[in-house]
Amino acid sequence: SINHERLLTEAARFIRDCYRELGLPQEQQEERIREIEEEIRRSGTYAHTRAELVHGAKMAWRNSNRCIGRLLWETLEVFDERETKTAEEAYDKLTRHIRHATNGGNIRSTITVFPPRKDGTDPLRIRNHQLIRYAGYREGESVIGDPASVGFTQTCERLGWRGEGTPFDVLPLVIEERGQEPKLFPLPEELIMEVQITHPDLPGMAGLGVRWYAVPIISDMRLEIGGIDYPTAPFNGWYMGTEIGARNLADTGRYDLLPSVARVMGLDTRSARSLWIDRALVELNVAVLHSYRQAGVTLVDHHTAARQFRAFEKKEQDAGRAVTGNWTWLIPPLSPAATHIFHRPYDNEVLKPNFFYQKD
Ligand code: HEM
Ligand SMILES: N/C(=N/c1cccc(CO[C@@H]2CCNC2)c1)c1cccs1
Repeated sequence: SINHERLLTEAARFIRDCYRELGLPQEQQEERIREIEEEIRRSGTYAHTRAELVHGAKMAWRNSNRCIGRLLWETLEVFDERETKTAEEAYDKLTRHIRHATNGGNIRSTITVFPPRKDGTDPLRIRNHQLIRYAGYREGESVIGDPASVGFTQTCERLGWRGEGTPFDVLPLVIEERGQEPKLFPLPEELIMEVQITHPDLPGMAGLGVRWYAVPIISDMRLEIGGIDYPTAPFNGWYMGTEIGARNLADTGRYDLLPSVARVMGLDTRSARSLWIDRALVELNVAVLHSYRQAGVTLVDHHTAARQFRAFEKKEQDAGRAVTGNWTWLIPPLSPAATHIFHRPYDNEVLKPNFFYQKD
């Protein structure tokens, strides 16, 4: 069928790229493509070998145009959990992922790959945006916690979850088995490493009682390799400080902390010309970098991350691959023009394997 033809085309392109990069001989590549052709003819799909899955996941990271952290794409650790059947089994793999990735603060970039889509349906889905995230409770005009989580928090409450109502309640996992009701799995506290945000020179910062979690683990994107869709493949790296200090804690539509930081700094917030917003932003980001280092949790500042990305650009050039990127995402939200990224264009061609948003 036409779909089988399309799948074979995607598969053949992936096998050619993957086997060449792994230095495998031409005949082995051709024999593998014939094997896959046979499997698609017989069953309508095909299964990746362990080696194809591992390298395909690394290629997907390398092809993520919006990611500034791609220099380390080959260090990704891949857990092959494609045999997982139930939501309970998936929960166990997810707690193991969190423990392995956290590693006491010395964060390891990790991805866990669950079963692929089959006959157009997903055997398992994680409904969380990230495995670890804070709840958001709407109280009339205002929100307690993370406004970005208000919708998902309501979903969890409809499923029977009750949070403590603090601004930093860690949400439960919501795992859905094909065709069944989604199930709630609270995360044990001892599993979740967090960092208290303090400032080296502003004692008032600690008084804000602000914290953030150590490990960002994206759990709602689809991993596509050689025409096969993995709708559940949670992956983590470590944070770049600005994600926390210039967005999650600073956006007026998130924790909106800049007025509070300005107060702690004794700034005049009555006129924009005083640049109090900019001064508060810098000190909040100084606090984030200071706190994660003091807690021994891996974190990269946006200047170092930009330099590592520059090294990635060179490395790709040397490998004979044109670097692709999305400029609007690659520039950091704080001091963008102070990085080389701001001053050059990037080709936003979408290569595969890659990670994609999914409609639901
Ligand atoms: C190791 C440290 C890493 C750092 C510091 C890093 C940094 C970043 C940053 C700052 C963003 C933009 C996020 C935003 O603005 O909301 C991003 C996007 C992204 N990163 Fe990385 N990253 C790292 C590792 C990884 C890994 C291991 C993967 C996958 C295997 C990955 C895949 C992606 C993808 C797919 C996006 C785009 C997400 C979207 O479109 O919403 N990154 N990264
Ligand atoms: N540092 C990170 N940052 C992010 C990477 C991808 C996505 C996100 C969150 O994206 C949300 C959707 C658009 N902005 C917020 C954050 C990583 C998470 C997982 C691996 S590295």
